[in-house]
Amino acid sequence: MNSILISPNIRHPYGLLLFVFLVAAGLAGNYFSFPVFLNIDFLFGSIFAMLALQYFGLGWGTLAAALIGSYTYVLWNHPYAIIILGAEALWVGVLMTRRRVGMVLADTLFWLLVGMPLVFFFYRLVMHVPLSSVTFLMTKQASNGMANALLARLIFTGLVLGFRSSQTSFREIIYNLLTAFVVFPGLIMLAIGSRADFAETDHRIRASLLQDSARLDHYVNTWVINRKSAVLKLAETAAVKTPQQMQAHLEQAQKLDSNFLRLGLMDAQATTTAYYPLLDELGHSTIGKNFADGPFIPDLKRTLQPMVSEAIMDRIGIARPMVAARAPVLLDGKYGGYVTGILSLTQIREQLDSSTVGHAVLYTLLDKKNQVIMSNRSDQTVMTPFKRGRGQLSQLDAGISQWVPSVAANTSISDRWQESVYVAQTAVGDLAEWTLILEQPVAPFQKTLYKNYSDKLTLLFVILLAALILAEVLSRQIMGTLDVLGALTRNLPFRVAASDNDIVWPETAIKETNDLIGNFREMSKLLKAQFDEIQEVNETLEQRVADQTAELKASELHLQTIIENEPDCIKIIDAQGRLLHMNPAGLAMIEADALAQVAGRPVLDLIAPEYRAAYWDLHQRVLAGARMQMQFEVIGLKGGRRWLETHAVPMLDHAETMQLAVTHDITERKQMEEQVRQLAFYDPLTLLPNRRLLTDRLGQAMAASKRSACYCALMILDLDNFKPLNDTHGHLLGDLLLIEVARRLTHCVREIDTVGRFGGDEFVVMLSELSTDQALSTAQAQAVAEKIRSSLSEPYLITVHHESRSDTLLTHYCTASIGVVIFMDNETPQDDILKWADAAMYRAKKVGRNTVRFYDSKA
Ligand SMILES: Nc1nc2c(ncn2[C@@H]2O[C@H](COP(=O)(O)OP(=O)(O)OP(=O)(O)O)[C@@H](O)[C@H]2O)c(=O)[nH]1
Repeated sequence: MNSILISPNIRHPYGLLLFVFLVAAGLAGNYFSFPVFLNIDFLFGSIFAMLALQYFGLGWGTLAAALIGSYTYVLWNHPYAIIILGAEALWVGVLMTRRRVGMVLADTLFWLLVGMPLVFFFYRLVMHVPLSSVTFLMTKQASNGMANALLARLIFTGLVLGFRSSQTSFREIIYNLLTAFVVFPGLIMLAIGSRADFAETDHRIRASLLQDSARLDHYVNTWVINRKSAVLKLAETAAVKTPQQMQAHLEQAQKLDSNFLRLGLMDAQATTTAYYPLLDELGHSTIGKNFADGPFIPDLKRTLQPMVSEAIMDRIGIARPMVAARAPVLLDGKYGGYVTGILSLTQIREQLDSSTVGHAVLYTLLDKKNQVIMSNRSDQTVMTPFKRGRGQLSQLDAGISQWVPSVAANTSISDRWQESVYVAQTAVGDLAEWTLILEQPVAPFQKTLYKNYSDKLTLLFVILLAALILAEVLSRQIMGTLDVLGALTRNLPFRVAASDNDIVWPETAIKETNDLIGNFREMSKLLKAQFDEIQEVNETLEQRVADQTAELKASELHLQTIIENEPDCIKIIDAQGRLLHMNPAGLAMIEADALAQVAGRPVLDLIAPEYRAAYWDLHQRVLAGARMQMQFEVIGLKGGRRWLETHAVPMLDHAETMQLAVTHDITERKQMEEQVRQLAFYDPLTLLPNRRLLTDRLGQAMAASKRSACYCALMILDLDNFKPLNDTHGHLLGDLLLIEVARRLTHCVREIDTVGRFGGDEFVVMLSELSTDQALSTAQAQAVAEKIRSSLSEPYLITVHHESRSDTLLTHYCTASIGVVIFMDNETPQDDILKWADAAMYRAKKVGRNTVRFYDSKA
């Protein structure tokens, strides 16, 4: 079987509830059984045990079976059903899960190999049930169990197919259906038939018993009446005959009726006057014996009617029950003695024996005191009260009752029924007031019925096995090829791809399967062709990919070489701002020897603090997709500062955006620019602002003075008699003096003031933000000018270098003429201010040099 469907579902939310339900249903299934006959029932509990097995698996299934089996413990007082049902669930579960055998086959095997031997063991060896009953019980329980398993499987697979939650095998469906078509009709017919048979047997037993009873009643009654008439006739004769004459009558009467053992005539005093035989068994004379103590005599005298005595044991000869028929002798209508006939009951016994011998009927004849007169029951003693033992007698219908003996608690039902008897009890014997009990034991009928149904069930069992074999053959025929086809077509594409069309396709006589195989064959051919084609394309593609990979590798190598040798820095920075890659040129810029020194470090660490915020902004914009450019300074690992210009673009790598930057070292350019700036605005000798810068600063000072309303001052200084120094000691010495002048000037003024050189020996000093008061400002300017004049007039110590001899120290005296102009706001043109200062300076020259003169517009 391919599909077994046995799963542990107990942890399912409603698993436990379902389990309890199945156990309860199983118990109910045993309770509401289907009676077949003689209290033999078909039980349905194991259907639910098998459902539990399939739904909950081996352990829970076995537990459910044992619980369901416990009901029969209550029912029959023995635990065998628990054992058998539990073993059935265990066996079936193991075969289903470990050997993948279908449930019905597994259950059939169980009953053949385990179940029936177990029934035999328990019922025959432990409970000593008769073999015929055991055979019947074995076949009944096996059929019952298998039918239940089949029903459970049909219900389960029906539910599975209905829910479409899983699959079940076609082979098992064939198995189950074939089996079901054999088992269920067979069992139903058997059950119906058996009940009819039982009813008929029951009817036959009762009818036969009633018939026997009527016939024997009649016989016994007639027998008693005949004997009574014979004695009455002798008593009438005795009334008119002498005892001697009666002796002959008695002898003749005895000869005519062998039932009479003895016949006698008693006189009114109960003394024998005539008797046959004359001698008893001991040889004593029977004449003259007195029976006046007979308890029946008062009755005879009172009723004057013939009577039959109670049974008594024969006092003469062999002790056997006998009765006496008595009739009074009437002399003139009065009691004058009696005739007694001692009757042997042998004829009645023979009649009862012969009437009952054929069908094992038990008879018992009781006297009016319910003492056993005769019986063919071995458990009854003559002349003792009739006793049946403990049991229950229930009336069935007119004249028939049933006796069921009380038996030990664990006696099987079949045993109870075997012990039971049908009873017909009637009053017989006329005057004798006897009771005839006829009893028909059920056992022989039960045996016949059991034999009959054992045979039928065995036949059903054999048919079932034949059906299973047929199912196996059929499903092999149909499904075998499909199974092979299933195995062959498993991973068919791979097989086709791996082999060179060497799949051996099965052949079958079934057309549909053959068509299917043909289709698969065609499909595999087509697949093979397509695989070959794909293979070819693949190979071409692989070659192309290999070529392109080689090309790519070469191109990557080129790129690598370019990057490695690129004089600019090429670097990659991840989204978090960490340096991932940098080429050697870049590493040199940050004074690193190897990438390992900086890889993974935040790039901001390398950037000069004042540029970090701007650089981070650039990084974020680049990540957002912008192409950016920026100039900034880095601080190398060894502390060196460099100016860099970076061009950054976003780069997508494995869904992460990063920054790819090409960075150029612009340190030299920046230095050049600085130099140019110096040249444009500063005097190269003294490094003081030149005329252009000074003019610019003058403009700024004028604007500021307008805002602050403070006065400014502009001084123009020209060195006195500078030319001779040049002429005497050369320009180089003159230059040194000019540098010293510049230094002294710078020292004389505040930070905010400007000192510049206009060229030659002419310097400019601009004082800003003096005071809002003109006089005060003039005084301040005067003081600064004086300070400058005084500072410049200090001697200059100049080291003179000689080529041929050692340096000499030259002391030079030099003064300056200073022209000062005070101004405020920017209404006055710059040129005028300069002109006025120049004019003032000339006036200072004119008045003798080394002096300070303020511009005077009137002068
Ligand atoms: N060493 C040197 N000399 C310069 C430089 N520029 C101008 N000179 C000289 O400075 C001198 C300026 O001379 P003047 O100002 O005309 O003459 P002076 O000797 O200072 O006389 P007074 O100004 O009238 O007192 C000239 O001899 C120039 O050649 C310079 O950059 N270096």
